[in-house]
Amino acid sequence: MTALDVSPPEPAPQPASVRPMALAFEGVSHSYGRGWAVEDVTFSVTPGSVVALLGESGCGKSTLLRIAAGVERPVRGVVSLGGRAVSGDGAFLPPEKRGVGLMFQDYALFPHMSLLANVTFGLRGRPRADALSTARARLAQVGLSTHERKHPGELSGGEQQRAALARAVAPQPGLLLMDEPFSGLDRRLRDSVRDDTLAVLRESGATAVIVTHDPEEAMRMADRIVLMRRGRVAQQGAPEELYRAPASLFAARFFSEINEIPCVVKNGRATSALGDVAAPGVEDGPAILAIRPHGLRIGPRGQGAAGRIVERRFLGETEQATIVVDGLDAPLRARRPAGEAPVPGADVGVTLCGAETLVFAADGA
Ligand SMILES: Nc1ncnc2c1ncn2[C@@H]1O[C@H](COP(=O)(O)OP(=O)(O)OP(=O)(O)O)[C@@H](O)[C@H]1O
Repeated sequence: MTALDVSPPEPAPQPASVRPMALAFEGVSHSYGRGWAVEDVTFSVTPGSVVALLGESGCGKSTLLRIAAGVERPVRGVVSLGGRAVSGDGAFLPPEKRGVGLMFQDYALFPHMSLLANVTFGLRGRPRADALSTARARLAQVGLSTHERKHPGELSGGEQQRAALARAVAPQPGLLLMDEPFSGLDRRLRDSVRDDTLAVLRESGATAVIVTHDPEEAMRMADRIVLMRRGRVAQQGAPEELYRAPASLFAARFFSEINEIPCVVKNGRATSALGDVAAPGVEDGPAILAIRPHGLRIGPRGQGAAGRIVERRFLGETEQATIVVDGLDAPLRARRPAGEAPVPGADVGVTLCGAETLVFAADGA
């Protein structure tokens, strides 16, 4: 080997170093003319964290994102970035001055430009050589170096999404706002692109807000979830907190399929056709027992409530059994590992697993 053969390798692209920005909404309400699209919304996002705005269609998620970006001015309340009011309180900072990156569901790549030109576009104002090397480093980070000359139309959906991500992080925004960024991808691709996106976000250090209607996506990506309902915050907290301790029947239903059966609460215990469970903090009187499908145990007849399997569905790793239980109007759905659910027609006994059972007052609270 000669000295010429040991030339140093090309320097690896350095991750963008950003100053992550805090975002805060305080009593924010907005209307497009008829009723409130968002009402009295308060939450904050700590620098460097990933927050999911989660909720069903029309609950106001995109409106909040547009307000954070500055493309919509809230009717009431204050939005702060990095501790400084940027909307409300007599302040308004225009979108281009907020230092915020945007990524929307249609990727918004310029179709007539190459990938390199797309990513360089957000770096206008920087010296050309610096802009090019930064853009190339970001394309390398999302695995698209060899595609830099291609136009968006020559890329797959997943590649376009990654190009949009490279473009959004290239200017090193302190806050990245993403509106349903994975909704155009099929399920299998979505999982891998989501993981890649999270890795890029963590590496860049930017604070991120991701709008989604998919609870699994929110749990998979976010440090905290803000669950919205009809323009208001229904609950906020760590993913596990929302899943394990939903504050309402609405939140419980949002995170998993549940069986709802009537029960009666007395002195902190709920009694139902399937047995008793603890119901701390729930007022005495009629209430609702919410049981996740894997919280139902199926045993031999004689153990627990008497039931009969009426259907069994193969779901891959699990099976779903539908059970008619004596004394209950609606059939129950139980999940078991594949191969463990009894066959249709089998007489069984059904009991509860307390950890997967929640008790709510009759009004769902
Ligand atoms: N430009 C607009 N003009 C009038 N009404 C609007 C406008 N944008 C949104 N809305 C209304 O405001 C409410 C909140 O809409 P928003 O888009 O914020 O909800 P979303 O939760 O993001 O819904 P999706 O998941 O379907 O995108 C809805 O009732 C919607 O119809």
